[in-house]
Amino acid sequence: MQYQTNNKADNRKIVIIKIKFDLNLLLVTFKMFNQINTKGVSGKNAINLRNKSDYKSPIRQSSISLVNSIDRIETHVNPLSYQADNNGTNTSFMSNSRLSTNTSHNSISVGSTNRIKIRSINKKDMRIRDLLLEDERQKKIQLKKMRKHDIQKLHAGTFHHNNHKHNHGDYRKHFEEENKIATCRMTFIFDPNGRLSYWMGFIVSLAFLYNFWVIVYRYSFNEINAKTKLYWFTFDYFADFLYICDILFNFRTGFLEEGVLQTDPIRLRHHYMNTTRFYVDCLCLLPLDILYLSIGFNSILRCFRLVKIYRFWGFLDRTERHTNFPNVFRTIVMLHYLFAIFHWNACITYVLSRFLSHDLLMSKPNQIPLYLINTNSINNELKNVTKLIQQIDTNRVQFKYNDDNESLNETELFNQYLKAFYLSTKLLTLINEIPNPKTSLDYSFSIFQLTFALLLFATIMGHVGYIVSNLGNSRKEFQSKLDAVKTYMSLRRVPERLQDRVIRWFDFLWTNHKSIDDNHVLGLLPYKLRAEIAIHVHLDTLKRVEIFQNTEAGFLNELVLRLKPVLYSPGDFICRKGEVGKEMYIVNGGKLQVISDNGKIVLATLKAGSYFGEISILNMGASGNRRTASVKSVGYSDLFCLSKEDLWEVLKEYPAVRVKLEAIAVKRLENHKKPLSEIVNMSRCKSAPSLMEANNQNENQLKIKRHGTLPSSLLKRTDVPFFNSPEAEYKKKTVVTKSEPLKKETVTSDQEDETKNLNKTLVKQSTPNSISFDSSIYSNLQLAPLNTTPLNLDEVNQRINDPSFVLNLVQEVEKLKKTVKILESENTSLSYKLNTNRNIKSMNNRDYFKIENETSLTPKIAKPETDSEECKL
Ligand SMILES: Nc1ncnc2c1ncn2[C@@H]1O[C@@H]2COP(=O)(O)O[C@H]2[C@H]1O
Repeated sequence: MQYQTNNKADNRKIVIIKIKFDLNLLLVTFKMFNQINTKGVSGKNAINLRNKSDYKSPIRQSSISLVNSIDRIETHVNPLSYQADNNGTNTSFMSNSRLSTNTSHNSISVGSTNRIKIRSINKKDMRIRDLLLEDERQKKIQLKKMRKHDIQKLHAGTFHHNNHKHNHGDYRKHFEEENKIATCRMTFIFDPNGRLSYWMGFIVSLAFLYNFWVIVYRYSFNEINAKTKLYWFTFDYFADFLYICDILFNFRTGFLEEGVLQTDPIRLRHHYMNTTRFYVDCLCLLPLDILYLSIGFNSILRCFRLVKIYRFWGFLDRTERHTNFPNVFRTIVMLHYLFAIFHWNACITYVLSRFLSHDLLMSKPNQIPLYLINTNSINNELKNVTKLIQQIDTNRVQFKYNDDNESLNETELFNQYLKAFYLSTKLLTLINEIPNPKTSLDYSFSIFQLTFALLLFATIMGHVGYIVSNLGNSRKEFQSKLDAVKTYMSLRRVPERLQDRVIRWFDFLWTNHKSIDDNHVLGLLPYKLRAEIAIHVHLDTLKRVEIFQNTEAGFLNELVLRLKPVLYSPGDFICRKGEVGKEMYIVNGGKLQVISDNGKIVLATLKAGSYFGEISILNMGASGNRRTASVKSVGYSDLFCLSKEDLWEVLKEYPAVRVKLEAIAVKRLENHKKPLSEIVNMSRCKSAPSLMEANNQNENQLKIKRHGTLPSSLLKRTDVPFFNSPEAEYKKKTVVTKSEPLKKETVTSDQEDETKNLNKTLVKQSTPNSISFDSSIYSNLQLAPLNTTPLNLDEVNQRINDPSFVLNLVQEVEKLKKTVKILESENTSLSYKLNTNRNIKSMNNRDYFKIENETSLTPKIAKPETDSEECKL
C-alpha cells in the first residue's frame, strides 16, 4: 500500500490508523468466519453490531470498541491516494477490502465496493458516542442487577443457570426479553449447603488424604525416583488440579450475609478473596515442586498441600451431621485417625532410624539401637555386636535401608514400611516393651512416643466407650424403666397375672418402637418445625379422623403437638361408663369396642382414624362430664390422648370443629337407650363451661345456657312439688340460701357438679307430699322448669275445690305458656341464624355460643359417623 501525505505527522497518524484498522478488519473477519452473528449478515452482507441487543459476546464487545475507535479516527482512507487537509482532521484512505464502516449508522457493512470508508466524526458526534457508551454501561449495570435478582429467585437448588426454566412465568418472559444478551452467558452459583458443595468437599478431601498419606511415606522411604516418578507425578498433579478446582468453586459459592444468601458473582469473588481461606488455599498450591529441578525429588516440598486439612475436617463435620449412621461413621473416622497416626509414626521412626544409624555409624557404632540398623552399610564388627545384643533382646525390629533407596526394589521398600508400621502399632498401643534408647534424640523421641501412646489409648478408649454407650442408650433407658416397674410390682405383691400383662405390654412397646415420645425427642426444635414433623409422622392417622378433614390450616398444627401417644393391652378398659371424662382419644392403630351399660352390648367398634371420649369432655352426655359408655381395647391399641384442657383451648380458636364434634356426639348419643330429648336437654345445658367464662355472656345468654341446668333425674321426679306451699315457702328460703353459689355469673364444670349436688339436696329437702312448689325456686336459681312432669292427679283432685289453688294453677300455667313462647322464639331465631350464617369464623364468639347450643339440638347438621364405626345397635 502506498500513502501520499503532506507532512510527517499526518503520515504517522495514517500508519497508526492503518494498524488499528487492520486489527479491526481481522476481528470482524474472524467473527464472520465463525458465523457468530448469522442474523446480522443481511442480503447486503451488512453486519449490524451496535444495534443488535440480542447479541453479546467478547467478539462483539471488541468489535464495538473497534468501531468506536475507528469512528474516532477522522479519516477517509484511499488505498491509492491519501489526502489530508491541512489541519489533519479529515483524512481518507482507500483499501481493497470489501468492508466499510459507517459511523452514522453505527455499523460496519460489507459492501460490494472495494472501498472502506471511515468517516470522521466531529465533537458533537463524539458526545453522542459518549452518551451511547454511557447508555451501554447503564444497560450492563441493569443487566447485572436483573441477573442477580433472577439468581436469588431461582436459588432453591444447588446451582443455577440463567437458561434454566422456572415457574415464574411472567418474570421469566420479562427477564428473557430484557436480557437476551445475558442468555449467552452461563452463571453457576453454588449453594454452600447444597449437595454439590458437599460432593466437592468429598473430592477435595480425597485429594487431601492422598497428600496426607503419600507425602510422608515418599519422604521417608525415598519412594519417588526415576522409575516411579511418572505415576506419582500423575497422581500429584491430579490432586493439585482438584485443589485448583476447589478454588474456582469457592469463587462461585454463595455466602450468607445477614441471613440472606448472596449470589452476585462479583460479590462472591470479592468475599472469597477477602477471607483467609483464599490465602490458605493459595498456600496449599505453593509450587515448591519446582525445586525438584535443583534439589532432586523430595516429597517434603509438597508439605503445604496438607494445610487443606481444614476442608477435610469440614467434610467430616458435615457428614457426621447428615448421616443416618453416626456411630458407624464415627467408628470409621476413628479407625482412620488411628491408622494415620500409626502410619506417620512409622514413617517418622524410619526416618529417624536412618538418621541415627548414619550418625552413630559415623561416631559411636556400638550405640546403634537395634531397631535402627542399616544392614547395608554397617561393618562386620558392628554386625557381630548387633547379633549379640539381638540375642538378649529379641523384641526389636530391624530395618534395612541405605541412603539410596533406589537399590531396594519396591517390594522390599514396602516390606520395610510394613515393619515400621508394625513396630509403630506395637509402640503406640503400649503392647510392645519399649526398646532402650541409646542416644538423646532417641530418648526424646521415645518419651514423645510414650506420652502420645498414652493419650491415644485414652482417646480411643473414650471414643469407643462413647459409641458403645450410645448404641445401647435407648435399650438401657427402656430396660431401667422395666426394671423399676418390675421391682415395684414384686414389692407391692401385684398378682402374677397382672405382672405378666405388664411385662407383655413392655414387650409390645419395645418390639414396635412405640415408646418414643415425640415431644420429648423433638424438644429441641422450634414449635412450628416440631408440629410439621409431627403432622408428617402422624398424617396418615390424622387424615382419617373425620373432624380433622377440611379443617382450617392451623388446626392440625395446634392439635398435633398436644397429642400424647398411649398404648393399651388387650382387654384394657380405656374408660368406664360413669367415670369423669378428662381426655379424649384418637385411635392410631388397633381395635376398640364401645360397650353399653351391662357390658354385653357393643355399641360400636372403633378402628384407626376413629376417636372417642369427646362426649363427656363436651359435657354432652346425660350425666354431664361422666362417660356415657365404656371403651375396651380388643387387642393392643395405639392411641393418641388429648386432655380436656388442651381440647378446649384448641376449640376456643376453632369453633367449627366443635360444631362437628358436637354433631357427631349427638348422633352417637342417639344410639344409646335414653330418649333423645333428654340427651338434647343435657347437651344444651352442659356445653363449654370454660368457654362461657371466656365470653362474658349477658344475662339472656346465661338464661339460655341455664335452661335445665338441673340434672334430668331431678326434673323427672314425679314427687317434686309444683306449686307454692307454706312449707315449701319456708324450705325455699333454706334452699335458696344453700343454692347461692349457683347465682354466680359463670358456671364452670366443677360448679356444675356442685349444682347437681345442690339440686339433689333441694329435692331431698322438699316435702314429697306438698302440693305446691314455688317455681321461683327455679327463677332464683335462674332455671326454667322446662321438663317438669304433670301433677299428681290425686293431689289435684283433692284440692280442686280450693279457689286459691285453682288461681295459682292458672297463673302458673300462664307463666309457663309465656316461657314456652319466649323459648320458642329464641329457638327459631337461633336456628335461623345457624342456617343463614354458615361462616362461623366471622361470628364473634358470643353469637357463636348462642348458636352452638342450638347446633347440638338440631339434628339437621348432624353428620354421619365415620366409616370405621360400625354401629352394632
Ligand atoms: N354409639 C357410639 N358410637 C361410637 N362411639 C360412641 C358411641 N357411644 C359412645 N361413644 C364413645 O364412647 C365414649 C365414652 O366416653 P364419652 O362419653 O366421653 O364419649 C363417648 C363416645 O366418644
